[in-house]
Amino acid sequence: MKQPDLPDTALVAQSLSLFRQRAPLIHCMTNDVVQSFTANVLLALHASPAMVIDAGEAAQFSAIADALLVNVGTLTHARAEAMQAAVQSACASATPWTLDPVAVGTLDMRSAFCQQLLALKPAAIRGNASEILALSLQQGGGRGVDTRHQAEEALAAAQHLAQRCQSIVVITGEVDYVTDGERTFAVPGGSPLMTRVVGTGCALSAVVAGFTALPGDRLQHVASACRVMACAGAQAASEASGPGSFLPAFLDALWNLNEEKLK
Ligand SMILES: Nc1ncnc2c1ncn2[C@@H]1O[C@H](COP(=O)(O)OP(=O)(O)O)[C@@H](O)[C@H]1O
Ligand SMILES: Cc1ncsc1CCOP(=O)(O)O
Ligand SMILES: [Mg+2]
Repeated sequence: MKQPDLPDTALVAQSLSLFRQRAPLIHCMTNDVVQSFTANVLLALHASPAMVIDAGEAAQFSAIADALLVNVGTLTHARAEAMQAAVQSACASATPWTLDPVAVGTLDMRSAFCQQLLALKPAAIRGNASEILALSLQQGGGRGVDTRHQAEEALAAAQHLAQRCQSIVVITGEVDYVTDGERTFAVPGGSPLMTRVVGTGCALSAVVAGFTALPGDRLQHVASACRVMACAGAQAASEASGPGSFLPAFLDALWNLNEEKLK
């Protein structure tokens, strides 16, 4: 297997600049825990988040939005129905959609639902290592919403999943891996403090959704999304004294990120 590439800094800066210029409208169907943090992360990057969740409205909105995020973190039967309607409408309107399979493998309803959604070909899938393993192998799972595995352990499963769904698959961890099943990027950086506040993974999935809406090389754009979050995470951790001060520092770091800082 070919060694993963590191994303080129100039190309990451180009993706970020295009993202800020385009300011994508991102339809977020996400969990109850991370709504506000997700919206703030997207706003700090100049995007426009909108959390539309009623089945009828969600189907209408995903056709208008630039990208759709489906995150099953606090799934209910009613939400699954609304998400299904939104994804169907997104597919009919060529709106790219991204799946965050929170805690898949651990719980039966969301595991079955995510398998069902995969047939509707997400543009991207972003999860931690246990989630990507469980989604790909249809068994196993993490410790609730947390991973039990290292990202490297899920790489072959991610490549397989990417080929099966013709999607881009992101495994996050100490190093993030981004693959379309053929090419793979490795994105180092970030900070362990990112796992000590809730929602960095979920917010990254929303950012990934936004980057899938950009024209050009989608794999490169998604790797750029990971690099942007990792850089901001490292910068914020260097200034913070713990999870509390990390959060505002992270939003500021996203806001102030530029090519110089990406190096
Ligand atoms: N040990 C680590 N060192 C650096 N960054 C990390 C580490 N673990 C996770 N991250 C970063 O934290 C963010 C959330 O990833 P992760 O914790 O894997 O997702 P989730 O919250 O869905 O479990 C990602 O940007 C990832 O790169
Ligand atoms: C704690 C929790 N419980 C259900 S969803 C959720 C948030 C998970 O956020 P992340 O996957 O970004 O850590
Ligand atoms: Mg998660």
